[in-house]
Amino acid sequence: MNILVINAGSSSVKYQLYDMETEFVLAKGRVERIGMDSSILTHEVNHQPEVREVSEILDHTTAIKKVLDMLTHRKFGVLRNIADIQAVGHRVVHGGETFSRSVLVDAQAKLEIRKLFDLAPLHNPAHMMGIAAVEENLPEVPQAVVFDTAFHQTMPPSSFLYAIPTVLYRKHQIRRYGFHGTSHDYVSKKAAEFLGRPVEELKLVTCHIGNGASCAAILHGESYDTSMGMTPLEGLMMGTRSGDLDPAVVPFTINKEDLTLNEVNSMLNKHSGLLAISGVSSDMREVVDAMNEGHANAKLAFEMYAYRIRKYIGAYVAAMDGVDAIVFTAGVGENSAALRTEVCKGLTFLGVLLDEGRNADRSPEPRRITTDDSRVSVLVVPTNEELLIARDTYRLAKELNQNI
Ligand SMILES: Nc1ncnc2c1ncn2[C@@H]1O[C@H](COP(=O)(O)OP(=O)(O)O)[C@@H](O)[C@H]1O
Ligand SMILES: CC(=O)OP(=O)(O)O
Ligand SMILES: [Mg+2]
Repeated sequence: MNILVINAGSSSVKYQLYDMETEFVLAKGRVERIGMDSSILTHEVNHQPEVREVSEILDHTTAIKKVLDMLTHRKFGVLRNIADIQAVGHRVVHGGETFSRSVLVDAQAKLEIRKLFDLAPLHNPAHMMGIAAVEENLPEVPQAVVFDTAFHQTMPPSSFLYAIPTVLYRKHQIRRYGFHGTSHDYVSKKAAEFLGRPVEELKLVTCHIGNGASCAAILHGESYDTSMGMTPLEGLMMGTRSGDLDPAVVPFTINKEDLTLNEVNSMLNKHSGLLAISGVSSDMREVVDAMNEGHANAKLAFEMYAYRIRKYIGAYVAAMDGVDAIVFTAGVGENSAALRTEVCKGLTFLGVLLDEGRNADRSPEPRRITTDDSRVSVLVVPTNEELLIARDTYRLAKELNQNI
């Protein structure tokens, strides 16, 4: 069965096509700058990128049509016909309290995702556009939705409630949800496999450090706490997001700077984090390069970024009364040995002994970066959110086929 996985953002669509019998990625790519004057489609087969500039992809329907054209292209395609796609799986960032697992798309699911627009205004409307675009281009094909929030639905109220009047939770579901759940779920199971122990016996802290970043306390295989909250703004310092701050900063800034609420919201989401502190970039590679060239604010940004991760690790070790392993994943977590060193240098009290040789290794497989006699293991486990989305979609599509 061929499954197309789609991660639709506000101005982009990322895709991967899987042959599920072998879990082989037949093709992958992305369309960027949707709705702008020069949209770009990058398509890759067998690690051979094919960049095509296509002007004027005005909406998600057209973007997905272009992706389907590419997948069936005479030269660059991997399918004879779009009918060779048997199911489509979508990443959906916010599933609220409604979805604690992946589901097939039907009228009810669409209604519920729409109800969550308020809680994820940057993400959920784009996902719905992706779903509608697939319906239009592939009307017969079953679609599934896989939620970033689902894995964190096991958090107890002591982790997910804010200490504000509970009427706000009851009336508006104002609470912490957590994100990157597909990734925390995937890497915690992979880490258990690597350690050769059942995940149900383990206490893990997983650190998904990408553009967006979050830590999670995974107690006996379930999410017990995580650093993102009602939206993906809470918690760690990120590429452009502030992470934790005193909520009083918001009204204070509005008054002092004569800004609107929307402007402050945009400042916290898009103009803060690494970008604001370094003054160089939101991209960790560029921040590290600048730091190595002696840029003082890049160094400060790098140290703050690592310090916040270390504080969350400490908090989650306390929350679980111990830890067996700490796991790094995602763009920065998998690729930046310097960041891992900076985080771990304050964890010697836990018995973390980093092996710098292992830390510098760049193997794409799960691996240990601590010494053999380190009391707590630190692992690097490459994440694969798309594969989990494809697997859930495959399972749901097979169940559907059995029922008709
Ligand atoms: N070699 C590297 N060293 C440091 N950071 C890296 C490296 N490679 C990638 N990154 C970081 O990974 C980030 C992207 O992470 P990723 O998990 O792909 O994010 P997202 O899925 O949110 O787009 C980039 O912003 C970049 O800073
Ligand atoms: C939820 C979230 O922050 O997603 P991303 O890391 O893809 O921005
Ligand atoms: Mg990501």
